[in-house]
Amino acid sequence: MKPDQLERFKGITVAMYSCYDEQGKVSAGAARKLARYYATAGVSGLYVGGSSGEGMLQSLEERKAILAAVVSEVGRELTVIAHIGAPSTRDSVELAQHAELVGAHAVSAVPAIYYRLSPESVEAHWQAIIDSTSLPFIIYHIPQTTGFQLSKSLLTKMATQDKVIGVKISVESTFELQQFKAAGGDDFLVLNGPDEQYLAGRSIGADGGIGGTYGVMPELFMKIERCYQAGDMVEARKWQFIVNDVITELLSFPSLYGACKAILKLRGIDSGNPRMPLLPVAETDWERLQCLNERIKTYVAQVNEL
Ligand SMILES: CC(=O)N[C@H](C=O)[C@@H](O)[C@H](O)[C@H](O)CO
Ligand SMILES: CC(=O)C(=O)O
Repeated sequence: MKPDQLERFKGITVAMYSCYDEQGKVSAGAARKLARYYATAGVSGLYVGGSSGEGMLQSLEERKAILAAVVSEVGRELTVIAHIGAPSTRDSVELAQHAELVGAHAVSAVPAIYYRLSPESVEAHWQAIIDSTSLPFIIYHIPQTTGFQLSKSLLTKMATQDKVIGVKISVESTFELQQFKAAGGDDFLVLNGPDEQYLAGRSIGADGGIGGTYGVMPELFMKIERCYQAGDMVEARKWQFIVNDVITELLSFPSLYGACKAILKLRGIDSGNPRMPLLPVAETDWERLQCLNERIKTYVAQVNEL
């Protein structure tokens, strides 16, 4: 892909949360509202149906409905990346073809989950997805949940294809991130996964980031990015540390996504509870959550003032 076409995948891409109604059914209306909230905040893109989006906990029809709603709401303003990874290649291909049909800008997939797969299997799985559409493809490397260790040699091989434009790497080793960037080359995107290390990832070669906690504080991640681009590392670090305090608190709830979705609910963006086995916020935790939301709001106000 030409370098100027890669630009739209850089910057702050919010890994969107799941969107359900009160009965726990997928809600296109809630998806539109949440997507609009992020477009208004001014992020670069949305990553739909990934870990944060609970794609793995939904049926194919539900995943399609959410993606279609998001693309029709914000697809002309934001870059929409569809995570179409599923346990089977067949389902992943079906979702990828649907993503192309509704107008997503790229597809992305983890290795097929549950089975311990050989590199040959994962390669064939990804290849079938890549060949099934004309969309760009972004590898999703998250070994702590998939169990699959992506080698530099498989990454390098995949990256030679024009359609394979990048990798989202959720490994906490920034060294591995740097090695992937070196292997992929200048025109291959490396997108930072661990939100706690956004600045570290950027500093060592990431072109941008896709994250699950961006969704409750996109303004703060955009601030870090602006500081980084301006070369103000002291200020960038200050905001990364603030963000990390918030993330530490978010991770102290029984489910990160339950906490994030509850924070948005406090702001009037109701996307329902996460789906079991992910837990909602317990009654007894709401006060703590409210305090956290207030803290985030104070930080956002500070960023907006500057
Ligand atoms: C393991 C995992 O889910 N990583 C996410 C994405 O890569 C991150 O966005 C984390 O949710 C975030 O960094 C909080 O630890
Ligand atoms: C966390 C993340 O990037 C995802 O939802 O896949």
